[in-house]
Amino acid sequence: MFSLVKRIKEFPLISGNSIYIKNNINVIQSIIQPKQQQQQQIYYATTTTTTTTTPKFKRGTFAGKLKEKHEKRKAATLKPSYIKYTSEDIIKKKKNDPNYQKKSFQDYLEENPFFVEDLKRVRSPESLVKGPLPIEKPKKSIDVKGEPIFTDELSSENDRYFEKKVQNLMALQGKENISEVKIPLELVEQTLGIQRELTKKDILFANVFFSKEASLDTMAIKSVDFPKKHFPQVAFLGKSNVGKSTLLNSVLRRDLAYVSKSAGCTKTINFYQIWEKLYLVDLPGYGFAKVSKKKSTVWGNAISEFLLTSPNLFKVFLLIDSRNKIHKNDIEAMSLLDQHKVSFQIVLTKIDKTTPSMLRSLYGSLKEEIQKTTCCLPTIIQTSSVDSKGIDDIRTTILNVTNMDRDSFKHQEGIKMPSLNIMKENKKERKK
Ligand SMILES: Nc1nc2c(ncn2[C@@H]2O[C@H](COP(=O)(O)OP(=O)(O)OP(=O)(O)O)[C@@H](O)[C@H]2O)c(=O)[nH]1
Ligand SMILES: [Mg+2]
Repeated sequence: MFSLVKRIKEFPLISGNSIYIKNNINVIQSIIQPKQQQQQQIYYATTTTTTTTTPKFKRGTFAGKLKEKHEKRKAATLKPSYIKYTSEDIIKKKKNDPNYQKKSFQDYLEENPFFVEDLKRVRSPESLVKGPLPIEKPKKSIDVKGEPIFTDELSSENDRYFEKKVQNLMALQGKENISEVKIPLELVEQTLGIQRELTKKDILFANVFFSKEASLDTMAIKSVDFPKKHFPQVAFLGKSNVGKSTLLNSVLRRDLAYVSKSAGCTKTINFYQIWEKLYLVDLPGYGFAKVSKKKSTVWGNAISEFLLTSPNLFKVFLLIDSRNKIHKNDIEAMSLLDQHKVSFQIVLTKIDKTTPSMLRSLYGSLKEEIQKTTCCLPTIIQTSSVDSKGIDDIRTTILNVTNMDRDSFKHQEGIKMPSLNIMKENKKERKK
């Protein structure tokens, strides 16, 4: 498992991509791409940044106005969220290619930069705030005639997934001919493995996993204090007071880490072990005078050493307060992580306290910064510890990236899946 990380670090690739794909060696080979292709894909990816939640409208608006606003917004975002190309274009392109049956949809996209170019144009700033179009369940059942278009028995899982979704869209859009179906951008992102849909099972598994035994294992001030156990690590980084410790507590569904209203609460590098399988690492915030004033970089030496050289660090979540602008320290952090080929992802916190306009401007500047990097996953996760928004995304991302997938725990005692109803009841109890 750890050799995989080494490989990721050795290659200047989009290491973030590996997190949503099962970490087998084929996939790793497929994401090791020539530099030029990589740039293309990154550009594509960063311009299609998706959000996981839709900001709420302000309270106190009249219901009618609210509806009107919602409709307007829907109209504004529906159009740009669709790719100009219909599935017919894809079919044509595939069929013109003598080897088309052997190619996956992903190969196809990678070989067709024009497609990527178009993707760049279709995403407007409004749609960035709105987030991806949900792929709803079809209202009527679909009767797809003839042979599947893209896939056969030997097709990759991604292609079969894509075909199934296109069929659902046929029903939703009322099209009988598969070639008239418009394909939402989000589906392409998912097919590329940039963003996977969370299944109920994934969420359940993550809930069970993070309900297991967890404790503060090590508090480190210097690198000699770092734990010797080689569990995979996922770290929470960001300015003081953005909500790193709070997010960690939300993920673990209990108050393990100290949280405070004033900045500079966490002063040591805290390693929390979960079920003796992985570490979540809560870091002191940067931008807080006592911690970082005298240091040459945004963070202290021990933090640098941990973030930039730890062989077991699988991913860093870089937290940004969604009410603030991106800070120069955040930019410096992004650049440092990128230089050292550390896979990281932006997480917006306190989404319950922000407004769509604040988000829009933050997304604008984040998009620019993400574009400059190669190791930042383009998908931005929006979270709120108050109403648990985005916590499932964080949990499943952690499990994916550290290879703690459901299949590996199938036969393990104590990981029986509770029914959905039990989970709901637990949630209610926690709220009380
Ligand atoms: N409304 C709201 N408040 C939050 C959220 N997350 C954190 N907070 C509050 O933000 C404050 C700071 O949270 P911490 O988790 O201590 O922040 P931190 O990033 O760990 O700070 P340092 O340890 O100083 O670096 C606390 O008062 C939290 O209650 C959130 O999602 N929504
Ligand atoms: Mg803290």
